[in-house]
Amino acid sequence: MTAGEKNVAGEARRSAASSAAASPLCGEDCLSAGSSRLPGGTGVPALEARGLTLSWDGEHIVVADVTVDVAPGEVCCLVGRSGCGKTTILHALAGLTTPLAGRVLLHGEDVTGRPGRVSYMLQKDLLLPSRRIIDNVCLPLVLAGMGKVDARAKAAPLFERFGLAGCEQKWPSELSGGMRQRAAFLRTYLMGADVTLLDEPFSALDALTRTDVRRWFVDVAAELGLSALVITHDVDEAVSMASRIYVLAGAPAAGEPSHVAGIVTVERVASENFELTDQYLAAKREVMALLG
Ligand SMILES: Nc1ncnc2c1ncn2[C@@H]1O[C@H](COP(=O)(O)OP(=O)(O)OP(=O)(O)O)[C@@H](O)[C@H]1O
Repeated sequence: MTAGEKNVAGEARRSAASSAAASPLCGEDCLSAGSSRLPGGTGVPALEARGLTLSWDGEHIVVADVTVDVAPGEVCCLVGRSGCGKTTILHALAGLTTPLAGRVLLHGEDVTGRPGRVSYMLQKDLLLPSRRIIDNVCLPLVLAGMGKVDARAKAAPLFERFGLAGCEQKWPSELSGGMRQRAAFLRTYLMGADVTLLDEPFSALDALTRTDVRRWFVDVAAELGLSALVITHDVDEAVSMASRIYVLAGAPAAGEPSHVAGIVTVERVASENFELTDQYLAAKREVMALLG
């Protein structure tokens, strides 16, 4: 391998790891995994954080006794002000850090401190500028050892559902912000993990694109039966995407660890403009009151 190739490989690994914390990459049945993602009747949450207490230095507590669960096929949000500890929680849920107290469970299995069990998508799409969209999207499959031809054959049928038909051979710079985020989400989906964590996934997009992409995400998540936790400080992002919103409150920098101040259930009604409905505004008011 030449130095240049090593750089590209390294860049590729870093990019994939950031957008989807090393998850068990899908095998031959990856694209049929949708069936196992459909809402189940077992009553066991897809993702469960029980009584998480987290600290970066073992001394200062960032969040205390946080309990969150996401049912199979459900999209939930964790919303809180900047600095209240959302990313700290996300790292623990992804198994990248170990809590001072509490456990993280996936379908009832204790995965506390074990990375690689959930997919992970960040606000920045982190698409590699030097690779065509099809190859960016296929990255997790290729890094898992699948041949390029097989990986492309596996990813290609999903382009249409992800709103990317005709974009396979384009470069990331040729795509709009919304399309780039959809490509990043398709790449995350191809990691094949059961549960996806999304960190402010669409906040960086302009207002109109953001609304469209959020609506699209809600539809596609329901269709694929995705279990997802969206972490955000944007109340509109939370209300427009989630069926339940965990509201995190506190000021860890001032020595006041954050906690779950309340859980808001969003009554999702079929409407062209859900963002203008009474149900949407009622949920938004409730979240804002809990944020204080
Ligand atoms: N790597 C780190 N080492 C030490 N302290 C950290 C680290 N990352 C975050 N913190 C501290 O933990 C607290 C919570 O930070 P965190 O990034 O989890 O908040 P957040 O809610 O995600 O904020 P934002 O919405 O601005 O991203 C802050 O006081 C922050 O300074």
